[in-house]
Amino acid sequence: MSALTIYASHNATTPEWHSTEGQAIAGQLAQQGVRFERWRADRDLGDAPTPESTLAAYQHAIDRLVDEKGYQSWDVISMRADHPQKAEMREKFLQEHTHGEDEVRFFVEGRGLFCLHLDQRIYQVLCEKGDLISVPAGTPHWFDMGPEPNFTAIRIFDNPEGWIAKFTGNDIADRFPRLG
Ligand SMILES: CSCCC(=O)/C(O)=C/O
Ligand SMILES: [Fe+2]
Ligand code: NI
Repeated sequence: MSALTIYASHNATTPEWHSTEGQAIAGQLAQQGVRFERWRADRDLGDAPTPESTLAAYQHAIDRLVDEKGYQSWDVISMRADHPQKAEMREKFLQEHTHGEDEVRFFVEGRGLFCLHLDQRIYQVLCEKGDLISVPAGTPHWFDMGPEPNFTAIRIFDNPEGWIAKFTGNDIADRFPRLG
């Protein structure tokens, strides 16, 4: 079940707030300009989905976002526990970074932990299959796929080039809980 846990940025041990209730999560995040919605992710992707088959299965969801916001490109990121570069990939996304555009992600399999550094708080959003999240451009954040990653997400971009990140150099992610 997706969840939101909020910490003060100076206290990584005692959360200020926690919920698994969709409306409550969306309400807290909306106060920070973050969009969170639970969508249907009920297409059968089979045992070995490719980026192409995943995009084809969820073209209706992509169309909806493109029609709403005029996004320009999209791709699929998928990680499994047998991925040879899983440790490097995990480390890369665990570095706090920003993007020059909204970070729009639709989880169609598995789960991952988005950690948003907003207003002297850390918002840890456990995103699961069916969750749509859109984090405003310029928000410092990191992402934990866990030691045994298992997720597929469609990433929607507001530029033709795709994923571009600027790392902040802040090591705050090292102090906060990770996926076990
Ligand atoms: C679920 S997408 C994770 C990787 C990524 O694109 C990103 O920007 C993480 O912050
Ligand atoms: Fe990111
Ligand atoms: Ni919980």
